[in-house]
Amino acid sequence: MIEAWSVADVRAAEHPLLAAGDPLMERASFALATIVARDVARRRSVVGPDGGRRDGRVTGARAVLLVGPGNNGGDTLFAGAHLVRRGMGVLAVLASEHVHGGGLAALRRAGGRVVELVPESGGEGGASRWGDPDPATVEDAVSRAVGADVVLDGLLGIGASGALRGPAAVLVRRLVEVLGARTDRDERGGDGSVRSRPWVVAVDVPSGIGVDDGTLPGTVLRADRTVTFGAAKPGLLVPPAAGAAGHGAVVEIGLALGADPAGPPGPAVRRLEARDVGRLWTVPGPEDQKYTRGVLGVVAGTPTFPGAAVLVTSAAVRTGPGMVRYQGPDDVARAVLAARPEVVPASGRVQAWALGSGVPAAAAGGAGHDEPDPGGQHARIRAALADAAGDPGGATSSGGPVPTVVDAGALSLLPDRCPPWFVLTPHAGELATLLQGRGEAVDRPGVEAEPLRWARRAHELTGATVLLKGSVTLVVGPARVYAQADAPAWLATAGAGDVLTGILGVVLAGHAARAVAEPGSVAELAAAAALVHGLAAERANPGGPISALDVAAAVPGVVCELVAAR
Ligand SMILES: NC(=O)C1=CN([C@@H]2O[C@H](COP(=O)(O)OP(=O)(O)OC[C@H]3O[C@@H](n4cnc5c(N)ncnc54)[C@H](OP(=O)(O)O)[C@@H]3O)[C@@H](O)[C@H]2O)[C@@H](O)CC1
Ligand SMILES: [K+]
Repeated sequence: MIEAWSVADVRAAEHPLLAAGDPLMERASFALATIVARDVARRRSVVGPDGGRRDGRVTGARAVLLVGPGNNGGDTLFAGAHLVRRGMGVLAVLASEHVHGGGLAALRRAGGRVVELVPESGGEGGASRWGDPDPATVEDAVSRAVGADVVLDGLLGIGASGALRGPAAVLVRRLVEVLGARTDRDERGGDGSVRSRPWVVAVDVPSGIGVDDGTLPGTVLRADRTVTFGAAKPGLLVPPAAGAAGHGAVVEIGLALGADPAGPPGPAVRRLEARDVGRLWTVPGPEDQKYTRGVLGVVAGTPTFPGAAVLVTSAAVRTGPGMVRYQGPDDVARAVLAARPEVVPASGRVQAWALGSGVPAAAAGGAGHDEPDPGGQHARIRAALADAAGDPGGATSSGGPVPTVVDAGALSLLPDRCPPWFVLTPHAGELATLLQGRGEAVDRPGVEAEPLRWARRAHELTGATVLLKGSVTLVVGPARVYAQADAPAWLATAGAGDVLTGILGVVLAGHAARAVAEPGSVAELAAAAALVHGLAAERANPGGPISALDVAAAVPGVVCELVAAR
């Protein structure tokens, strides 16, 4: 599992170490330089006499450091000094009036060069306040950076507030403009090494991201790699900022995060990895039979949208429940049975529900409003929701309370307050509609700009666990946030969400009692389902187009691997 800690928690953990004179910056900058050198060597890899590729030489490679006012710039300058000692040509571009004095002195001692960023018209006789003969305009700095092998973004770290300001902001905007027009494919050297585009390494975080909330308040230089110190930060996992972080590397510097019982209750954001999920899977034993293994009840699809019912039930059957029951109009049930004869088209006890996929939303006005009910599905969903919440007046006798996936049209049928074992699975547009219905002034772009904030808000307002679908899927439940980035971009295809509904429904059915008794566990189960969904998409056709049904078909193989590895 990757654990991301808030800025306040990281600062609190570093405090006693700094007070005891622990050389945190030395550790951080040495590790940063080691990773940068390794990346540069790989990037300059060449074809050897045997035809295989081998790491290239670090000596002679060029690094440009973008240096801001704080300790983030200090880390970068000290790392620059290490890189000089490894034989690299290092140029620091100072983008602030003040920079870390010790770091600057170390870089100079090692033989690194330093220029100070000045306005285009600046220079003022060619002398800068750092006593270096070379002031550099933004265009100078950009052309040095673009021509380098590696750029270290050390403008701002966890001390950032808001969008980058001043000369650093101008520099980054211009650099992003110029680099945006280039790709690795533009040009390779005769030996096969990449020449045209520098490798960008963000120091601790890409400068100017919302470190705690994952927002992008201004232009940010997109990194190929982020080397982060002590622990990951929420903004490295949460979109949209997570998209600027590239490959991650967490450098251990001795912070005792999570060790203090009086300290913070846990990381701000978590990300499950494949090895975490196998242990969550309910594996049947010899004493199990279909009713003990978990029965999932599905209300999905309408005569107009029967495909969703087929997709939810297909994915559910493939995920390994004891049984899947389907409730819906006869012609939809026939389509479901034609695809999956294992499905039982009758009501009865269930351990979890999957509701609403392929069912249109009820007209505004909510439950009880006199809208036409497509195929009677709204009535079935309302009954199941009441049953799942544990309402004794519920019209079905399926054995609630039980955990429930609330998707698509079912989101419009929710009561004002839900139990945390309801997992709402909106995409950004559906979340905006749900929030608007509860008095929040936010639209889809607003949700996309601050998905963590709005998923949290939806959790607060409804009480339910919220799984916000996207290229990074966020899950917010009681005291837990997960950010899963397992799915290939190819998964953005019609029906993919229905498949997730089926997988998640079965995961919940396998842990029904725990989900109700320990609401904090629901978010983890939902994150696990998102991970399996993403891995199944990757397995369905690595690197190429995938259909939703192909994803469902790939689930058994993924589950098998996860369980075998536990
Ligand atoms: N945690 C750890 O254990 C370790 C942490 N380490 C390192 O320390 C880093 C944190 O250092 P830091 O506290 O000095 O903050 P950092 O981000 O460098 O800059 C703050 C400065 O930027 C300014 N500023 C703020 N916003 C701005 C904006 N939008 N645009 C422009 N300027 C802005 C702000 O000005 P102010 O807001 O105060 O006016 C202030 O001057 C951390 O990320 C990691 O790299 C490691 O050394 C090892 C151990
Ligand atoms: K940075």
